[in-house]
Amino acid sequence: MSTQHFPHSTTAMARLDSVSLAYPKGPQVLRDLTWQLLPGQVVGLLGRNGSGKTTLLEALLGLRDPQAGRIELFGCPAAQLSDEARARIGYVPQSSDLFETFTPTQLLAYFRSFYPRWNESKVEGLMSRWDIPRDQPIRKLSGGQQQRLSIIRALAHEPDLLVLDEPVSSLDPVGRRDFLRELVDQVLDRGTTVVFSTHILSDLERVAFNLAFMSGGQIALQAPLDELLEQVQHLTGTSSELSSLMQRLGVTPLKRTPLEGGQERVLVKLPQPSALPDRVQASALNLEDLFEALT
Ligand SMILES: Nc1ncnc2c1ncn2[C@@H]1O[C@H](COP(=O)(O)OP(=O)(O)OP(=O)(O)O)[C@@H](O)[C@H]1O
Repeated sequence: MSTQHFPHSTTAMARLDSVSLAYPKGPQVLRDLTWQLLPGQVVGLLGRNGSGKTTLLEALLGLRDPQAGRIELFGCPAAQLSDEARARIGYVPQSSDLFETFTPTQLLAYFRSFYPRWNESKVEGLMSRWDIPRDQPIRKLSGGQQQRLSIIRALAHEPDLLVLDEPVSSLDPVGRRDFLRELVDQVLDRGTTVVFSTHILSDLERVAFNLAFMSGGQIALQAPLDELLEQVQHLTGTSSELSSLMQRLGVTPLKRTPLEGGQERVLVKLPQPSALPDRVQASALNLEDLFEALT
């Protein structure tokens, strides 16, 4: 991978430029993917099972080498990050069977030794509030308790960039709400940049996150949730009417579906509430519809 810096990368916390990645003897997962996370952004990463969310997050962290393209964190090549830069990252992997014989107390003491910054009172507060047994081997904790511990570990050193791979998949509804509150506090207090993958769409609606939809090995669309709900619409009409409308509005269809009788349905992100001709029908989408249409 080239170590050359991007000329305008200083503003992005993470930046992927034309990244392609295939597993050896496995599928092509990332295809010429370009994406960036700006400081203070909170991005929910959505995509179907196997669409490549974990692969993307691992590549972003420099844990997987792409065959093509460049990845930078804090303006430096992700594969060659300094220890100082690594200490600015918090990561909750999708599953981790490391440290199973440690107790939570031992695990936290171990990690504390690596980080110049460590918020002991936050750790203590969360350990108590989230009821995590401190002195049992981690393998004996429930899936949800292990996930909470992993979240505490990732928040403890007050990272500037927080990468969470399905952090709430094992949490009960109360646990998910607690986690989201903690996340929001972290973002409000420290301006942390956050990206997290999830399949739980209702959680996203609680906070005005940016949503990024992954499909075909790329980020098909990213925008703030309210903008998506307002501006992404299905338009139905004849192909010629729709083509001239899209040309007039300067939009490219995200998806086209031919219908009977020369009609067509297109999925578009309208520039803003746009005046539409009477013969074109517009319908808004809820988050589940958006997920289905965009992934
Ligand atoms: N280590 C690996 N070796 C080979 N193929 C892999 C490996 N890890 C993942 N894959 C494949 O890469 C594709 C993307 O997997 P990935 O785990 O990134 O998807 P995901 O979007 O995170 O899925 P999910 O929502 O189910 O967690 C899948 O087809 C998967 O089978």
